Amino acid sequence: MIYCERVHKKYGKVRALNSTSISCGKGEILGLVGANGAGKTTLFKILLGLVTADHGKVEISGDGAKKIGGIIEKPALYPYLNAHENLRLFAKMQGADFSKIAIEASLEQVGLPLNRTDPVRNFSMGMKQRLGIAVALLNNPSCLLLDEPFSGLDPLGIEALKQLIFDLKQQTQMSILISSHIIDVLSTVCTKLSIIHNGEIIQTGETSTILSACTKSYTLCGSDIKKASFLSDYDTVSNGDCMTISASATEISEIIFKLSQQQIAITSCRPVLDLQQLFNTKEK
Ligand SMILES: Nc1ncnc2c1ncn2[C@@H]1O[C@H](COP(=O)(O)OP(=O)(O)OP(=O)(O)O)[C@@H](O)[C@H]1O
Repeated sequence: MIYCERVHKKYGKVRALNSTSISCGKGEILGLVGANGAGKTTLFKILLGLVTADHGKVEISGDGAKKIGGIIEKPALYPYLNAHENLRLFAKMQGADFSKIAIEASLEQVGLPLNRTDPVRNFSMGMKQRLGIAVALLNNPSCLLLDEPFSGLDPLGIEALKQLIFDLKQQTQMSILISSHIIDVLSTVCTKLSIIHNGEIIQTGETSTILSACTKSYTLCGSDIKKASFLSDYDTVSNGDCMTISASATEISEIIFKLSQQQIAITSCRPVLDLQQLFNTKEK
């Protein structure tokens, strides 16, 4: 379990964290969402013991051989060593098993090929992220921290990493905390979200509850969508084959049903998030 309560941190006059509290239980994936400078990395550094909080309570617990592993900002790897050599070196530093079989099992766990023997500097960003996760998983931690793990990945890389995170959760029941400023990606991976703004957690809850509270419109796409005359009853904005419709979740379900009755196919339906509302930055 990852738990922190009323954690404060200042760098000189800059207040990075202000009474920040989060909780991520066993088998849970918690997303920490915040804009640039919100305090995500500072919180991760405190959880990993790399930075000391000014005050507040931090608890990391579980049955793993080590309590916590993680990646901060980007995976710290030795670029001139290959994947096997990187894992062997990090394992040795942590006093973990570094037999050939254990190294290969680590590579397989994160979906990396066993036959790449060239230096890690040649690896794609997605492969480096996977190897970084393999390093973080050495010694079977109870908790895993991933700071912006999706940045720099293409859509296929994002899907593959999401699947890896799901698999880890299923196989190990570890507590996983992921930070990002891209809520779209986090919303499909995380069971719960905590929204951080200026070092303060301003909302925590089930992902679907948080997202539905700040969704006031949806974008529907389909080549025939403009033929649906009943949509003129709603506030809409058209863009090519897509139409953004101001509607609630219930209304949008009814709209999709009506479209299907009229044989109008929809190729996608995306919620449009009101980010100002999400980050609580609307003028009151
Ligand atoms: N070592 C440091 N010295 C001084 N100020 C710092 C230091 N590290 C972070 N800060 C400041 O603390 C605040 C929080 O930074 P932090 O890196 O935790 O935010 P973040 O949410 O991770 O941002 P980003 O998404 O841009 O990585 C920012 O105002 C940042 O400038």
